[in-house]
Amino acid sequence: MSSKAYTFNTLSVSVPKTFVYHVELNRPKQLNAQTEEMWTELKNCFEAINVDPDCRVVVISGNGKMFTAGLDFKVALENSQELSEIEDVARKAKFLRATIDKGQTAFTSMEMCNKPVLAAVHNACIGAGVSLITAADVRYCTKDAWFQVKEVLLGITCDVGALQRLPKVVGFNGLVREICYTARKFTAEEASKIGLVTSVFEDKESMMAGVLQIAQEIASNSPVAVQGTKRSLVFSRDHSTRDGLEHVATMNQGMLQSEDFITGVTALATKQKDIEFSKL
Ligand SMILES: CCC/C=C/C=C/C(=O)SCCNC(=O)CCNC(=O)[C@H](O)C(C)(C)COP(=O)(O)OP(=O)(O)OC[C@H]1O[C@@H](n2cnc3c(N)ncnc32)[C@H](O)[C@@H]1OP(=O)(O)O
Repeated sequence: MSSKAYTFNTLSVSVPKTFVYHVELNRPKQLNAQTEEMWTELKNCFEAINVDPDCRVVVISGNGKMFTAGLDFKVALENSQELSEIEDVARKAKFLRATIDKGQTAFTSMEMCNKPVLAAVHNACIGAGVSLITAADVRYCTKDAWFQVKEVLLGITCDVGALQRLPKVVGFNGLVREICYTARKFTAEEASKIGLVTSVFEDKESMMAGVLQIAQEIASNSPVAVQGTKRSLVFSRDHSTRDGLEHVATMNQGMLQSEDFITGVTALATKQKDIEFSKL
């Protein structure tokens, strides 16, 4: 890992296992509340990871007491002050749009990153936190975790991803609407029942150990195939089956010429275990 590319004020990045990067939201005193700086750093971080051959899987978690308290309200208040100093409606709108775009881009960069992203949530995951985790590939949490799509309580139509992605994770059903309209808190148990999280762990320590083990398993597979699988899943979610099949066929007419295919098939034929794939 080039430490320069991964030096941030609001994030901490480490390499706990070969090919596995750990990105931590790192504003523990503010309960990992999200600022525009954090959003810009998330974008820069995931863009760097996307092209980094030493990373095949990412685990994202929160440092300190909880995963994230959502939007930093101090920053929101400062923004309101700045907004009140602008007179013209178009210029006010342009100012607000820049902030919304930053939040959207941060989480979309996780989805666009070819490396699978595993979100590990402990304690609270509020507001923009739910938007963040729905842009991840898989979500895990601790028994004490709770979730809240809180925006309506603040007079905000959530605009950084949860309304678009949450229904695609758990289904376009009445429960999603109830959660988003009421802003009620829901527990790890309910999150598991509706399919928002894949597994619930006893505590943060066992969650991190379990999630890192899953990450390691993913990292041991062909990076060509894993990254192609992510692209195909993300593309197919947003397109027709026909378009998804066309997309994967076009991708694989190139990728099946990769050495990874020969390595994988040869290992299968010769019953070879613990195969290693080259960096991509
Ligand atoms: C264009 C923008 C689009 C994005 C929109 C996004 C919207 C959202 O995310 S809506 C959700 C906003 N977040 C919240 O409403 C959560 C507010 N916080 C809380 O309810 C509580 O703090 C919480 C339940 C998370 C934890 O309670 P606890 O008693 O354990 O801790 P506290 O004493 O309340 O907080 C400890 C210190 O953290 C600071 N803090 C907490 N939340 C935020 C926050 N969202 N932003 C900034 N700072 C936060 C809190 O002020 C305390 O600091 P200090 O007083 O200096 O000790």
